[in-house]
Amino acid sequence: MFVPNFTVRSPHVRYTTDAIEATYRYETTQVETDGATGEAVAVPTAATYHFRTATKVGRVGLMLVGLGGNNGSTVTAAIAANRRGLSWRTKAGEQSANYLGSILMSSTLRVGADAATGEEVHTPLRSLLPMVHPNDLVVGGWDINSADLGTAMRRAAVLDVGAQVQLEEELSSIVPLPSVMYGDFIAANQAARADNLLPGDDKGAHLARIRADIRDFKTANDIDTVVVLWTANTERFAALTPGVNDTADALLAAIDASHPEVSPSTLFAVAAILEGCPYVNGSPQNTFVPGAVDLAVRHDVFIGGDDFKSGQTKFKSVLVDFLVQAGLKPTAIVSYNHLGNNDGRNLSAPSQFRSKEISKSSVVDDVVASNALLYPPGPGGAPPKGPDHVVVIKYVPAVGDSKRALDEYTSDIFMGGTNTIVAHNTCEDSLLASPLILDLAILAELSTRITYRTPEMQRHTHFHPVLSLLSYLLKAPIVPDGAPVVNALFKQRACLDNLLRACVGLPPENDMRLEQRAHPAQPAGSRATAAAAAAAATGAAAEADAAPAAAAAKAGIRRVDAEGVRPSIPSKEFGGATAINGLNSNAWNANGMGTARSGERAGGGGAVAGEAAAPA
Ligand SMILES: NC(=O)c1ccc[n+]([C@@H]2O[C@H](COP(=O)([O-])OP(=O)(O)OC[C@H]3O[C@@H](n4cnc5c(N)ncnc54)[C@H](O)[C@@H]3O)[C@@H](O)[C@H]2O)c1
Ligand SMILES: O=P([O-])([O-])O[C@@H]1[C@@H](O)[C@H](O)[C@@H](O)[C@H](O)[C@@H]1O
Repeated sequence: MFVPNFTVRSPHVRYTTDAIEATYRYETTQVETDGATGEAVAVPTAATYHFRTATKVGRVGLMLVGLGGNNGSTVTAAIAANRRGLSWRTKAGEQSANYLGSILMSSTLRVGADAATGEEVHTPLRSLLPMVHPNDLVVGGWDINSADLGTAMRRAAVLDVGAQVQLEEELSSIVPLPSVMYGDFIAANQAARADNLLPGDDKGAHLARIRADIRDFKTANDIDTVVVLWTANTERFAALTPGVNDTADALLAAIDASHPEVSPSTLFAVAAILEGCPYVNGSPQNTFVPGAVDLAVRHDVFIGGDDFKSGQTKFKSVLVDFLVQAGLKPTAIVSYNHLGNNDGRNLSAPSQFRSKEISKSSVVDDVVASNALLYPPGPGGAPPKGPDHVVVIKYVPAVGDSKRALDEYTSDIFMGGTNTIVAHNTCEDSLLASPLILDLAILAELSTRITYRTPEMQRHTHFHPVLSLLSYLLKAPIVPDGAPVVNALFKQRACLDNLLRACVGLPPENDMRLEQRAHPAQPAGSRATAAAAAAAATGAAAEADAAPAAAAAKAGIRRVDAEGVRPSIPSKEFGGATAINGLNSNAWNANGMGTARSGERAGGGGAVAGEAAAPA
């Protein structure tokens, strides 16, 4: 069953005029270990979080560093194409604009089981909380190359010509702002591209200009929130240098002194942080030197990165997790690809390749560390020896943006056996990365509207400025100091889903389905189950077993019709799903009406029906 959206009825969730407030009981397990005896004691723990999500989204701007690149021009073109509902002829037939590859626009999550039938109920991931629609993003940004976006789109050769010709005029009106290029941070082969640079080499003046660009963009477009996102070329790593980039003050002083180890990506990060804008790094370099993190914490501004996790590496983070979770032991991972776009050209230089090699290699570290049976610690507690892991990237101009990726995974299996899995994938790299840019920007903006408070805290506050919530979308996720890095893809996704669920007071998805394992088995969605669930939600659980209908009635809840649960009524809007005009035909409420939420309901408009739940 699919529902386009839903509301939560709980004494712990409140929908106010400008926020969703939820009191959430966070349950986890702490383990007390004794190094001397090796004893470990697991202790279930619980804590209360009061979440508050401001529901007014406002106008959101996305400023891309590298706007004229394959990713930058492609994502900008895709937003325009979707906004206009474009379609175009291809040799395979008619193609329409879409947001495939965006988890917010094209993936769902399980809300729960239908109260009447027990059927799984799914909803779009984006329906959990109010988010900006990508069609409404206002896009701008910078590039070291002056080409307008119509020219850049043609140069990228990523989108079908049928789409390009319809978009060219609109995109040609977008011209990247001048940017900065320092030393050897990107490959020397990029120099010919750099005809759009800020004058001089005063990094302090450049910082001031970029900050002014952000403010001007906000004002000119009447924008409430700007997200700045790096999709420019991969830089070499900056040398971590005490007194230069180890603290916020050192970094600011280094910029004023135009220190050569301050990279363009770090300069943009500082500009965004000082302007209060979330900053996301879509490339693998160490933009977030300690001084940049220190500055983000000081200003309570979100930073996220590193390196879009788009295809080959996303696949790797799934396959290695599957193998290790299956008790099989990967012993070798060979990850080869070649591509012919400008990214590939930049990565053909050793220093820039090294940045990418690091991000593409680190993605299995958490899975290896999770299984000491397969990968025992080294001598003296040294890290375990993981699988041999080779990353190869070759630049082959002829293939353009159509990256060819070949992977070989060799594993030890039962009784001395060996298993080898070979995978090949081909795709336009930018068509995998562009939807991630949208998800990163939308989640970064959403995060600015989420605050939480524990009973010990005086007031609500944001999550830690290092926004590890974005990890699912990134190869080498940055996390707050001391926090573990999680790379396993479905663990990252579960974290995101469950955190959004917590913001609306829903428990984490645990896939236990205990109600379906009871014995004697309860018929799926039996009235007793539904009434028990309804009554339990209102604290009348004890009566539900005795007289389901009476209990449900007493709890002030009436079925939508007195005869019991109305059979699912397929609706043309949702392809036969049991929803009518955004209402779930089996919806319960105090007024016998379907419960709907304003906003995206089919036909739009309308306030939240039914009474607001008791305050959190
Ligand atoms: N699937 C993917 O495409 C993918 C996945 C993960 C990461 N990435 C990373 O995303 C980045 C962009 O990829 P792409 O394919 O769009 O590359 P691209 O070379 O087509 O685009 C990069 C753009 O950045 C510009 N640029 C370089 N330095 C700049 C600076 N200092 N300021 C402003 N603009 C600057 C270049 O002129 C170019 O237009 C690369 O770092 C790449 O490694 C891409
Ligand atoms: O698909 P993925 O591995 O996530 O990411 C891609 C790499 O495979 C490719 O080698 C590189 O050129 C791209 O910039 C991108 O990083």
